[in-house]
Amino acid sequence: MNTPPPESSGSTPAPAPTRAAAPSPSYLGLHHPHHDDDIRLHSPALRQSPPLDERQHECPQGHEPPLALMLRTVDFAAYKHRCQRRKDLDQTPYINHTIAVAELLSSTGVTDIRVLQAAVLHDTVEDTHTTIDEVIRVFGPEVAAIVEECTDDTTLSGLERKAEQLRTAPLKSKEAQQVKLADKLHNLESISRSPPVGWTVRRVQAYFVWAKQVTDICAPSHPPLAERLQRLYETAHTRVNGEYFPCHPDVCGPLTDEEKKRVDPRFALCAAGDKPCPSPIFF
Ligand SMILES: Nc1nc2c(ncn2[C@@H]2O[C@H](COP(=O)(O)OP(=O)(O)O)[C@@H](OP(=O)(O)OP(=O)(O)O)[C@H]2O)c(=O)[nH]1
Repeated sequence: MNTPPPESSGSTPAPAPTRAAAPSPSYLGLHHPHHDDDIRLHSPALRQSPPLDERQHECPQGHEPPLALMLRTVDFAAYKHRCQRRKDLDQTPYINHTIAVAELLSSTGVTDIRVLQAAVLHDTVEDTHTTIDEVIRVFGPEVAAIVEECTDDTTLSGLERKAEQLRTAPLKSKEAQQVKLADKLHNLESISRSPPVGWTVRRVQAYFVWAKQVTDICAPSHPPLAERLQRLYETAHTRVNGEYFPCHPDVCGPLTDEEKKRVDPRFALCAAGDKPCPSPIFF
């Protein structure tokens, strides 16, 4: 027979055990399927399973069709990044970046769904309130491990983080290096199209030089993206007030007139002396 707990002895009945209130999504105060309390209701696979606190980090990946899993991953990341925008002139929704990173990988032959999921999730821990434990619970330890490898220590300064990325790049798994390559490629292509507002040519070039050092280390993990990056380093230019600058000052070759027309169709439509758009203009 069970002995009653000491609190319940005596005439006063012990208070009924209460479940600790789950932390509310404090950054918004809204309910969403990806709030821990609701997630079981959202996913058919999870609905069958015991509550989160009883599952102890179990996740349903093995039983979930890949397409459903991928959509659940995108939905999760879109919710987490929903208030964030990129730094470009258009203030593109942040989620566009993480979806594009996954697409760069899948369109160049990566079929490992854990890598594609990690690509979609790669900035959730670094840039939102998401924790690695949450990623483990919702998507499993393998995806979470890749996400963790792609997460910078945000207590460090920008410069320290850049040094840390260089130091740790060779130590990362092949899967994390693949995500890194696609992440950098998308950032660099974005910069060459439309750099973050306020970036000077010097800052664009500093980013390219540093990114190349990181991607050179990760290149063997996925040669198709490494080759695309190399082409970008050799050709990407940025134009400010009608003047062209190589994004990578050391490896970039001269820009031909044909390339000028290709990279900026507006330029081809201009007559001599026309200003294609108010300065500064980048592409
Ligand atoms: N190119 C580009 N980058 C944008 C944009 N919006 C946000 N970013 C993010 O800004 C960072 C690059 O700017 P930095 O100057 O190097 O970084 P910092 O502001 O955080 O110090 C990248 O993240 P990071 O974590 O610092 O570097 P990474 O590891 O993702 O490359 C990139 O993901 C955008 O519109 N274009």
